[in-house]
Amino acid sequence: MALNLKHSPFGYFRYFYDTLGNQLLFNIVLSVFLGLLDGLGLALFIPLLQFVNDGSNAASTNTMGGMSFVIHAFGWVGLPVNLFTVLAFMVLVFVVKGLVNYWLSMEQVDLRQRYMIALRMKQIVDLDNLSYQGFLKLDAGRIQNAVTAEVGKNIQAMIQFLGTLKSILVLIAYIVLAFIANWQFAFFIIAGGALSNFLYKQITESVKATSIEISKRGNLFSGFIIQAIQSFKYLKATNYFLGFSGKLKDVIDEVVRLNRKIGRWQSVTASTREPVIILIVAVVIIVQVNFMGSSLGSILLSLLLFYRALNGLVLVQMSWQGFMQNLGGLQTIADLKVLMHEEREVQPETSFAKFEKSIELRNLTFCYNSKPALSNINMVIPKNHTVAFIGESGSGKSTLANVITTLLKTSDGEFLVDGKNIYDYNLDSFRGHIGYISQEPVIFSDDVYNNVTFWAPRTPENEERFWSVIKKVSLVEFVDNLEDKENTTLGDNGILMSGGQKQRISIARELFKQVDILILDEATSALDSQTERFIQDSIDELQGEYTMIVIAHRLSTIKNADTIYLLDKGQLLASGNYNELLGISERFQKMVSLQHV
Ligand SMILES: Nc1ncnc2c1ncn2[C@@H]1O[C@H](COP(=O)(O)OP(=O)(O)OP(=O)(O)O)[C@@H](O)[C@H]1O
Repeated sequence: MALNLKHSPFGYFRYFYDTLGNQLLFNIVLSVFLGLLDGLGLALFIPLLQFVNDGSNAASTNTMGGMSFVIHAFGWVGLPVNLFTVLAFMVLVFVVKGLVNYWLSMEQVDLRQRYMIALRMKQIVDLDNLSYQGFLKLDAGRIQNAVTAEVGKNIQAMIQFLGTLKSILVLIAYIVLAFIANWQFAFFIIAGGALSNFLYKQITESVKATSIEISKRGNLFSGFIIQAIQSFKYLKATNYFLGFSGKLKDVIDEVVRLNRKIGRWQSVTASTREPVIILIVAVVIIVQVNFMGSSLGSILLSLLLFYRALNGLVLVQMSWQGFMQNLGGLQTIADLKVLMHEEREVQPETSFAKFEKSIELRNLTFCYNSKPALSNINMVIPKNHTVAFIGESGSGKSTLANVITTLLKTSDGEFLVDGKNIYDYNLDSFRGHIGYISQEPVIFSDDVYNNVTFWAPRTPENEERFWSVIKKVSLVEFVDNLEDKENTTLGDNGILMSGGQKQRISIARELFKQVDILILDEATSALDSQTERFIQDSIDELQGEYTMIVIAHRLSTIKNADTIYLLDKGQLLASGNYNELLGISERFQKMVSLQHV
């Protein structure tokens, strides 16, 4: 797909062609053929009118202008030109046209589906490739709007663009035939059409600008609504919701106003088009017949073709305006695509196979927007050791954990796993060895089994593994008491669970994944002390089995860690086990006495 959307008809064509390829060209060929068939069928009306007028059975060709070759063709294949043969040929032409039309419509249905799939798949791939650092820079509302509402607009834009293209090609076919029939008439009509088009250009520009404005408001609206949903409890409890709904209402009012504006312009276009066109035609016929001595027959044929062409022109303008109306969607998705492309994670091919010895950080520095959040960090975490990061809020604990998961890339220094630079490996394959448990448990709207196994097939081995991890996190009784056992739905539309139960489901998922490294980022801090103790016991049992990195504010949680790292303003202040640290760090002693551990 072209990365940048260029605002020109060719730019739009290129944008769609990159997705649809030669099927788009084939569509164009069919459209041209359709126009030619239609023009040919119409040309046969003239000899028919003559038959009716003369009552004769033989048609003269002089009233058809350049289109007389259609009648001559009867002679070339040895057919007499009479009412029967002309009518039969006309029926044949329109039957073929009907078939081509059907073919074209089916092709377009197929194109739409292919476009939608390509668009959706591309967005999924872009999201998958998006780096975490890039995600932090992007606005969640904007992403959500682009992958939901704007996709619909984008598809509409594609349909309207195809419609415009088809109408233009059919229009060209008619115009060529009209020129063949009577070129002077054709010339004047074209000039008149161009003049009227100039008048409507301003309207199209206004619709285009308004459409882009509407999409921007859509992003804003999605951003607000996501925040309102995410912070629903808080907003409700504090009666702040009212303030938020005021903001939403303002955006809605603005969108309504802009949509009205577009509607008004469209009504003006729709209602003035026809009278303007008829006026142009009438003027041209009077001039030609009275002052240029043209034959009315060829003007009539040219007019017939032009009548169709002008109808086509109306269709072109209508579908083009429809395209412009949805252009905002095209632009939003194209812009996001560019941003996502810039923020994508480029990863080497080499897969990380097995974690064997240690994780080592050497003089590691990490900056957010060139402001250091971690400076000169040195540490070695041997396999199956448990380490803890402690320190005041903002000291850099989560940032350090995010660097170890490779979600954030070091700005300076080295990050070695088993003595090798981790960035030489495919980072996704390394992340496959990591289990991450945060303060907010991740629960999907699906049953217990799928939540824990992440939709693993229900084979006897997987079921056995499922129950073994459920046992490890002490959830057997909980699952057994559910109405549908492991098939009970959790999450948004499922049963309500306590924070502790949710957290244990999250831990079970990581254990089922068979990871090597478990990162627990404030995993128990949202829980009451009794539940925390309970989960802490489960975690303690895992000690020695996994390489564990624990971030905690409560020091009781990390008492048994092999090494505790005390961070302060992004620097490593001290390290050692609990008792060692008590002996060497005044800051740690203070923290311990404050928490009465
Ligand atoms: N996305 C971000 N962009 C810019 N600065 C950030 C970002 N995330 C964190 N920081 C800054 O980096 C520093 C370290 O933050 P970090 O979240 O790692 O601290 P922490 O020790 O985990 O804090 P807490 O205990 O409150 O979770 C802080 O000064 C913070 O303001």
